[in-house]
Amino acid sequence: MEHISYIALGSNIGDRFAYLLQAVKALHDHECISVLATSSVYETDPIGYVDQACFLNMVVKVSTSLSPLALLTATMNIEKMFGRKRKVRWGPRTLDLDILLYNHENIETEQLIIPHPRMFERAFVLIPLFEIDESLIIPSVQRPLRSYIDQLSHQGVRIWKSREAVEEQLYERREFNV
Ligand SMILES: Nc1ncnc2c1ncn2[C@@H]1O[C@H](COP(=O)(O)OP(=O)(O)OP(=O)(O)O)[C@@H](O)[C@H]1O
Ligand SMILES: Nc1nc2c(c(=O)[nH]1)N=C(CO)CN2
Repeated sequence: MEHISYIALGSNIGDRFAYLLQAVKALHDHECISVLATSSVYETDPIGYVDQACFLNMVVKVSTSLSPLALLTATMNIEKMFGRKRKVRWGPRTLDLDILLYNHENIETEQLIIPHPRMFERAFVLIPLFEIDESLIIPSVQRPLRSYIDQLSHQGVRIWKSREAVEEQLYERREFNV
């Protein structure tokens, strides 16, 4: 059975865009995951731990036959593949993948919380998510995503590469075939 999930990606070390593209490719290459849509790539001021470089952030929509926990394992393996090491909480990273939503499910286990608990205060997540699906309803509260977007300061979140340019680059590299 296929499930719909949204995954947020971020990078603020090294060739940030290359890390994002490679992560999207790695997701799509997984035999149980298909990337259905990508957002634009945004350059964003760091939140939480502010003494670090700007991030590139984006969101992808995927279809998957994996369970939520198996999807978490897949995203953590992709982070590891790109050499992610955690040093500072909310600190710099080559690649970060967060599972935002999984169908309309609410999940709360030790390893996995869905919807992602910090997504609602993060413009760098909600703006690209909204770009992919303007009519999304947040399952836990049955509230439209639009109402969060309207309340949010869009400051510190700038389009860095348009959605079309991102898709073009993925096609060009023959890494993507939606
Ligand atoms: N929805 C989720 N997506 C990804 N990881 C999650 C989720 N819910 C809980 N986790 C747990 O969070 C841990 C990852 O934390 P991580 O170090 O990436 O946090 P962070 O990226 O620094 O901060 P944040 O979670 O605020 O983005 C994983 O080990 C995972 O078990
Ligand atoms: N702008 C921005 N700030 C962050 C980010 C991120 O992806 N983008 N990720 C963090 C830890 O998950 C902490 N702060």
